[in-house]
Amino acid sequence: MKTLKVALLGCGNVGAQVARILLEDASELAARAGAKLELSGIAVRNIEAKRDVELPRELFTTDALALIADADVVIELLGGMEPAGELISAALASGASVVTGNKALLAVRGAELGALAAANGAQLRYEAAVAGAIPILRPITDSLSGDRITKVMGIVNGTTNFILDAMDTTGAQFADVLAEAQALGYAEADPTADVEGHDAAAKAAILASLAFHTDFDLADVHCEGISSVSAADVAAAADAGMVIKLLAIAERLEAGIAVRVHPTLLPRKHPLASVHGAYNAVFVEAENAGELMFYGAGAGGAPTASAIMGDTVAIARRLVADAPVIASGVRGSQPALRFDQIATSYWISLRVADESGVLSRIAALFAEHGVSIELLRQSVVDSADGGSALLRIVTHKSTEAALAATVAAVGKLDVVKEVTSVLRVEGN
Ligand SMILES: NC(=O)c1ccc[n+]([C@@H]2O[C@H](COP(=O)([O-])OP(=O)(O)OC[C@H]3O[C@@H](n4cnc5c(N)ncnc54)[C@H](O)[C@@H]3O)[C@@H](O)[C@H]2O)c1
Ligand SMILES: N[C@@H](CCO)C(=O)O
Ligand code: NA
Repeated sequence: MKTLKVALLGCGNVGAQVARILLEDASELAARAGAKLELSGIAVRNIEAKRDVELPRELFTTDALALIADADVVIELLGGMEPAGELISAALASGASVVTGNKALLAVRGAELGALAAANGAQLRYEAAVAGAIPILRPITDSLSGDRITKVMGIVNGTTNFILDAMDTTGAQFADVLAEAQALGYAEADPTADVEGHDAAAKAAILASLAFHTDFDLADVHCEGISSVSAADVAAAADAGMVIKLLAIAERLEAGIAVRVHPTLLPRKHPLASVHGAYNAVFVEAENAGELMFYGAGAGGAPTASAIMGDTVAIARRLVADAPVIASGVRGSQPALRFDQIATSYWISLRVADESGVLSRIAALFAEHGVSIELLRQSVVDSADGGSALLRIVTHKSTEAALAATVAAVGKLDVVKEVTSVLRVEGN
């Protein structure tokens, strides 16, 4: 199997997680990529600095250019315009492919770097740059390449969504919530790029370029932040059944493409209105597909590293002739569980005789089968029926086998008139 040398530039929040995944999951990544992904080195400013992840010291270097010169794939996670731009250019010029999450750089120099990649037969991928872990750029460029996108509308900045959501739920003022977000580590010490919409505008330029097959840069994006949104605005929106979200919007109008970022009123029933906290989501409208929504973590070390790794595997698969056609495994390599081995939580409804000792007999049967009860509620007493009580039991996770045996045993009790329903519960 071919080995590809992967050079990592930067070992901060995201870089440290990328290094960890490359080392921990090496054999699985090789199987998916069709090539070994060898972490050839990590360029840092200070080799002795303390990091989130313990990594072999010999991987570290302060000579990024030497590392790049020897690499097949370069992962840039320094952030900022320089030296990131210069190092990415050097990598692409040498024919190495590049993965980056650097939206600030791409929103200004994306077209130029894309052209440099094309001229050198290199790939430039940047799924992490927009909405972190959420796969959105590849769905737009690959999955929807046979359709015509008409509008992209996203919550692409977690900090501002956290602030607006907290204002909506608590009624607090912007400045108070910002201070809280900073204390919790959601907002940066200098929150300007997030709060004034600049981060979202960079992502809007990238989304618009890919969705509409045209190069847009930051200067094409109208940008307003959320610092002037007041508690009164949020309350008035709530009164009208609306919520205020900072949206990045790119849409095809008759005369051209409009790209903008601003606080926007959304009806509460819109799917984007249900995106809470620091989560991100992107809503896409396409002529044939209709409406689609992509939702998940827009930031964080490991989530963002997931997107970086996906791009790295995608690059490797195009670099090796014998890459697997689909990135899935071999049948039998993971056991397929029988249904009775699955553990889940259940909601069981019973109609029982309304007399003393019934609850304890039923509870004893659950205990005997090792099924733990989370909630038991006697909801309705039906006197027309000789005294029936309706019981609702919600269980902790247990196996289908244990549940089936419990329900069978409970159903046989003389005091149980009927097992009305057994439903499985997810997401509680
Ligand atoms: N953190 C996230 O959730 C997130 C999400 C999406 C995209 N991104 C992007 O990923 C990139 C990295 O983000 P991060 O959160 O890991 O940032 P970070 O600040 O935690 O890490 C960057 C690291 O690069 C180092 N560095 C800077 N200049 C350097 C140089 N010249 N030589 C060597 N090392 C240098 C810094 O010391 C730091 O350790 C940025 O472009 C960011 O926009 C981050
Ligand atoms: N500052 C960004 C990080 C991810 O780009 C946010 O709040 O979403
Ligand atoms: Na993404």
